[in-house]
Amino acid sequence: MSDSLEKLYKYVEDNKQYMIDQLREVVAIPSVSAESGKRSEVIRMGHWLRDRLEKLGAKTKLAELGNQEVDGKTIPLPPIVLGQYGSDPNKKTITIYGHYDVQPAYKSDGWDTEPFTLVQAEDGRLIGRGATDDKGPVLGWLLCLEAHQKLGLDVPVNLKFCFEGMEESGSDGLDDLIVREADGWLKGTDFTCISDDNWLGTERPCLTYGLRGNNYYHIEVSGPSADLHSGVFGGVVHEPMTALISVMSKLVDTNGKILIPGVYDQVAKFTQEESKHYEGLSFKNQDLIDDMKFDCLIYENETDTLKSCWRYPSLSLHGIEGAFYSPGCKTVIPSKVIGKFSIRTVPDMDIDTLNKLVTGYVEDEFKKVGSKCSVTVSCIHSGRWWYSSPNHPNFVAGANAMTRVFGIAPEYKREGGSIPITLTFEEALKANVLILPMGAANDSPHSTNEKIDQFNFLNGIKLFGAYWDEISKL
Ligand SMILES: C[C@H](N)C(=O)N[C@@H](Cc1c[nH]cn1)C(=O)O
Ligand SMILES: [Zn+2]
Ligand SMILES: [Zn+2]
Repeated sequence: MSDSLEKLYKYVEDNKQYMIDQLREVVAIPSVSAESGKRSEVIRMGHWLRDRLEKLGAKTKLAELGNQEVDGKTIPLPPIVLGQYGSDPNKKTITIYGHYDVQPAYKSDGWDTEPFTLVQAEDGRLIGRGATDDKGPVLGWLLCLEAHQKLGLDVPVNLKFCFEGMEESGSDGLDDLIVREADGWLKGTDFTCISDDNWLGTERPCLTYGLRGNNYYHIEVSGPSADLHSGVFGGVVHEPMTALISVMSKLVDTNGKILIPGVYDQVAKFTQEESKHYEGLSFKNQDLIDDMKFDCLIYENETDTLKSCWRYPSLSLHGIEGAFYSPGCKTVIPSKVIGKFSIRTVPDMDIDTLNKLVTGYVEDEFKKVGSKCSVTVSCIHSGRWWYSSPNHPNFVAGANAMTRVFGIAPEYKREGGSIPITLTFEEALKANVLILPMGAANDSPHSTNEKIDQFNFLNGIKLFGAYWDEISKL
């Protein structure tokens, strides 16, 4: 192992409590992009990162994106935090992307502890919203840079940072900014790296070479001008929610098959070559069952579960705005309801084609219901799928770095989730993107009791240093 990396590894071990306390500080900022009332916290988090980058001697810029209309209110979009450290023409340049917003979290959702107070559990879990998605990884890059500085080590690459605050809510404004900055702030990027992802299991590190996209839809069904008394109007009127539920029940069957005609026609055929990618993986169905503490898996064998998650589309129903969901027994007929669902997309699905299929189908199914209420279908946001080759030198550098830190070569996976901006980076910067996951499979991102293991967090920081070193040797 090189002398510099040995020093870095020792520094991380010697300073682990400091690094965990830094994670505590960022988890404590409830930067939830989906809740308009928390927008100032998202912005505070963006400023925290900008200040931190400046303290590390990076050049920074806050790219302001204007405003957003939410529930009739105009609120500012959080800025994209751009940073640049080093501009040595003899060094390779890596653009690092991450997001500083998080999913909503309330103790009442079922968390065992306060979601925005980091808990350092005896078993090594660091529990808190954003610990793994994506504050741990974002902070990890900065702590790696700081470690180099404290140790007086040369940073062997030039670094550019691009941190957004709207990833969990559609990445508003980011596509345009990357295209705009491709010849500006992000110019000269040789490689891009994203760590906003998790391993396939809990023991073996992995690299990710594919992501699903996501199209998010609303079906709005409107009826009378105000909610109605079900004793007076029940059986007398066409109810908006009855029509909506009828249509929503026709989108997907209970085994996950999408019922919208034409959707599967766009999906790339499964090849013999591809089948090799499913061999020898550490994944077990039982891991998911243990994670969920419940067995509701559709498929009996591992390959079918992974294929369904990685290379086929899925449609999930998320909720109904305007529906009564509190405890107790309110007897109202809601006057307007909005059904929410999303479709995870895969190669070779096309967003516009999918939107046409969805809209046409929902409108046809609504007609069949024969309701006098009205319906509007809209695609609220869409993010593209991404599929790459794990043989690119950027991936080889990532694999070598993982082998150096963990003593075992990584496995290769695709991801059922989405990082909508990945393909834009690849296209606009004309540079390969590596997804270098930090957290373990059972971290519960987006769920209750989200955590990152101390092992993954600290070794992730070492991994970032080893990756810079590997890139510098290309
Ligand atoms: C994989 C990544 N950590 C993630 O959780 N991405 C989100 C992004 C998203 C997509 N649509 C809305 N948000 C996800 O996959 O849900
Ligand atoms: Zn994320
Ligand atoms: Zn997320």
